[in-house]
Amino acid sequence: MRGNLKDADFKMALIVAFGAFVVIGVTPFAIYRFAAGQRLIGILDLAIVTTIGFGVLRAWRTGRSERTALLMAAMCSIGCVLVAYLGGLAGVLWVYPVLLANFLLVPRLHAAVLSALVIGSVAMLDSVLATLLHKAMFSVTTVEVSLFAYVFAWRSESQRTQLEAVAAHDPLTGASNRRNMAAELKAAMADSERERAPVGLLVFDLDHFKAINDSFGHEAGDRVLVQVAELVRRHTRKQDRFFRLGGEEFGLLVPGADTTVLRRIAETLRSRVESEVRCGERVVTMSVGLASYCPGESAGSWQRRADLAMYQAKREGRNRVVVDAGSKHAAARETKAPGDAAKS
Ligand SMILES: Nc1nc2c(ncn2[C@@H]2O[C@H](COP(=O)(O)OP(=O)(O)OP(=O)(O)O)[C@@H](O)[C@H]2O)c(=O)[nH]1
Repeated sequence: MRGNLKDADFKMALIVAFGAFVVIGVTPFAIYRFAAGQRLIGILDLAIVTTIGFGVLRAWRTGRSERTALLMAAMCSIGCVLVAYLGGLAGVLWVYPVLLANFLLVPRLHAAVLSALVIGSVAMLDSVLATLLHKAMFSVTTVEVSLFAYVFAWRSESQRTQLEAVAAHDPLTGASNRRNMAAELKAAMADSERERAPVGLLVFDLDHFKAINDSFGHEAGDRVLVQVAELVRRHTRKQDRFFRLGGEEFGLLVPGADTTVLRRIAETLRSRVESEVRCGERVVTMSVGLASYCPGESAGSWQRRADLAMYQAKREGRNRVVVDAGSKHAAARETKAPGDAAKS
């Protein structure tokens, strides 16, 4: 499954919020430490603020939120142990927000390891936690905070995943929805240009679907849509992306397929629908348009070419496959120069 954009947005928001809290929260203490002549802790505070500040800027610029979040969590974990070592009890208080931040910023396993190291290191500092009782209280309270943060991170992640799945899929057919398609097309275009591999798009629309609804009812129409979606899934590969574009119109993104392969896939799907999908005794058919991606064009232009080919299939009598004109020229070039034809 492709990396989740929404997940990256969520992580970026956490990084920025955490960075702002660290900069605003720690800077006054750094100034205080210098004013009080405690230069070592002052320098440490300043190093933490600077590293976190640069981390946020770097994540913002590069979009690499995962690695930055891990660096930030590691920096704060090491920093709070050193501050506890140098500053005594005052430093111990920073352990609690750092434990929470670890579980919000990085994967749970990494956070658990970092947090265990922080708790273990600080608990061993006799200069800070002098008695066994203090050590026990510190350990119990920090483990409680960590467990709570662990459960919270785990539950919110699974709910986010569920919400994203619901928002990205059509509930009737389980196909991805139009909203998801824009991002998938862009990613497929980038892959195609980077790997110099072809990628194709099929757009298909059931024929006379209104008549099916009118004759057999809306629920029977829904069952036809489900049958078509199941058939498409049975006859496509894992890396192909299936979308419901609305009503009785679907899209199929086929990475690695040149125009010839794409036409074969389209023809297979069209003929399978005709021979296998039924509403009562009525044969269901569909019209298919296909377009191979031309490097450099926009996602909108690519999809429009597939749409226009599909409308042409409707005009020419339905239950047929039409290859968009631009893709036909590309196919002719592929045939002339088989050495250049990408793998299918
Ligand atoms: N059962 C069902 N029908 C739907 C759904 N979404 C859209 N429709 C119906 O699909 C029908 C589409 O009709 P048209 O756009 O006229 O297309 P068509 O009858 O298939 O005609 P052509 O596309 O020209 O072959 C309309 O009657 C919509 O109400 C749905 O989720 N379930």
